[in-house]
Amino acid sequence: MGLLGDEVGFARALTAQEHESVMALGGHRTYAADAHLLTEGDRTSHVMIVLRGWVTVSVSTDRGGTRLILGLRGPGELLGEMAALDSHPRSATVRALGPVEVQVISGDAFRRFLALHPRVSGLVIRQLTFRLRSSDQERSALASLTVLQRLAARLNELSRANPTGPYAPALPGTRPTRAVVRLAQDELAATVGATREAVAKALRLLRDQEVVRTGNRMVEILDPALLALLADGHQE
Ligand SMILES: Nc1ncnc2c1ncn2[C@@H]1O[C@@H]2COP(=O)(O)O[C@H]2[C@H]1O
Repeated sequence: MGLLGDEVGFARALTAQEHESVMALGGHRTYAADAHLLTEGDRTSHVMIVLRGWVTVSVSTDRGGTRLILGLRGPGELLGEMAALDSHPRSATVRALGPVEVQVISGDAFRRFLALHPRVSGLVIRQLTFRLRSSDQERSALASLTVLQRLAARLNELSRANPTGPYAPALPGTRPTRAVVRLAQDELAATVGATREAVAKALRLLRDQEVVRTGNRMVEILDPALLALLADGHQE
């Protein structure tokens, strides 16, 4: 169940020369926390490469404003390639989790660049197939897993990467820092496609078993081994 970005961030897969050429195509833009970088349904076609910070990618699932988080993307990752390639409205809303800096490239310039650099087109295709593969896995997992298993799998995944929290590696000779996932309960619910109430109940069970400790907008993993067991091996 992949919520985190692509196997290798787009920019990291570029050669030094490709990187230099692509970065010369556009300009920097910065966004404050909570700002929308892209909005679902908009008819724009530029792409962005994340230089700093993390964003959520979400879609609305009904008119009442319920949102489903499809992914968390971070440094080096490409955003907005779908509308740039197929000229359809934006498929999702991209929102800054904290301060974010991106390189913005017009859709035209990006398409011209891909036509001149077939290897980079291959990277974009690979990124899209990777995402389709994860989304197929996600669909089959959602059909068979309980909310508790889905939540355990998600916490496991997020605590390993911990993109939103300061998870400082332990200094030699000190106790290792425990992993902390810094998301609110409704955000966690949106990442597993469940209601906030169902996630609160699952968190209560995990707390009772001392697998996690919860606080304001944070879940601390106390027992990663048991969490992995509860996730029932449904990791990527
Ligand atoms: N499932 C997903 N996982 C991660 N990123 C996505 C996902 N779906 C859409 N996006 C990104 O969100 C962007 C929204 O605008 P685009 O449709 O142009 O391009 C989209 C992708 O870059």
